[in-house]
Amino acid sequence: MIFEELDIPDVYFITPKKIGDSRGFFMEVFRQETFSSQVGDFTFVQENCSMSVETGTVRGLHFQLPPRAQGKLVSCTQGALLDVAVDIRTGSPTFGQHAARRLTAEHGEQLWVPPGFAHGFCTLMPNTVISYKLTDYYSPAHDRGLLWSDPALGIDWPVAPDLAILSDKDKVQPRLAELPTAFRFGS
Ligand SMILES: Cc1cn([C@H]2C[C@H](O)[C@@H](COP(=O)(O)OP(=O)(O)O[C@H]3O[C@H](C)C(=O)[C@H](O)[C@H]3O)O2)c(=O)[nH]c1=O
Repeated sequence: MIFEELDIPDVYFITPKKIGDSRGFFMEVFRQETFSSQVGDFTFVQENCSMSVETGTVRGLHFQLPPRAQGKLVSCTQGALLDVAVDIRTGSPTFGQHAARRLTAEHGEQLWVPPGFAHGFCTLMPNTVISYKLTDYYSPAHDRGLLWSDPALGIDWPVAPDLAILSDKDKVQPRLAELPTAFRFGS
């Protein structure tokens, strides 16, 4: 398993070892001791998955406010997607910057999105399934969003804003400049 810390410190791109044989392949997807030593001592308490039928479906950018902020260990278990993490920690040297990586079911790559980041993705194939472990439980009262297509984020999405498939709430999320100061870097 290879851990690569990205240009935004604290965000990791993780590539599991894929062992092929005549039956197919085997991967160790997660090992707590390795994750704790490479990334940090996080505990996962919930796991989500969602399936999106159409290519060009965008879900996000979402986050939960403190004290219910969530770290997310994201993978793609069917199809392929572009996964994006945006640093929204006030005082962070990389505030407003993002990391984006292609995750595929074929290679099982993962993105670690720390607490204090907004997370979203765009599907690259039909019937794409995302699966992600979370370090805190879902709390609707703390669930917030950031406009995925905010030009200030400079994200090179693989779908045009007028063609993306979105939930109603994701069509009207606030822009980065409108976000309340919720996360403090280093906290
Ligand atoms: C997130 C979540 C949602 N729900 C319910 C709430 C709604 O009735 C339904 C769909 O929720 P939502 O439209 O927020 O789902 P997504 O648009 O896929 O959002 C998720 O996808 C982006 C990429 C994320 O990073 C977040 O984890 C999460 O917000 O599932 C739950 O019951 N539990 C949960 O943990």
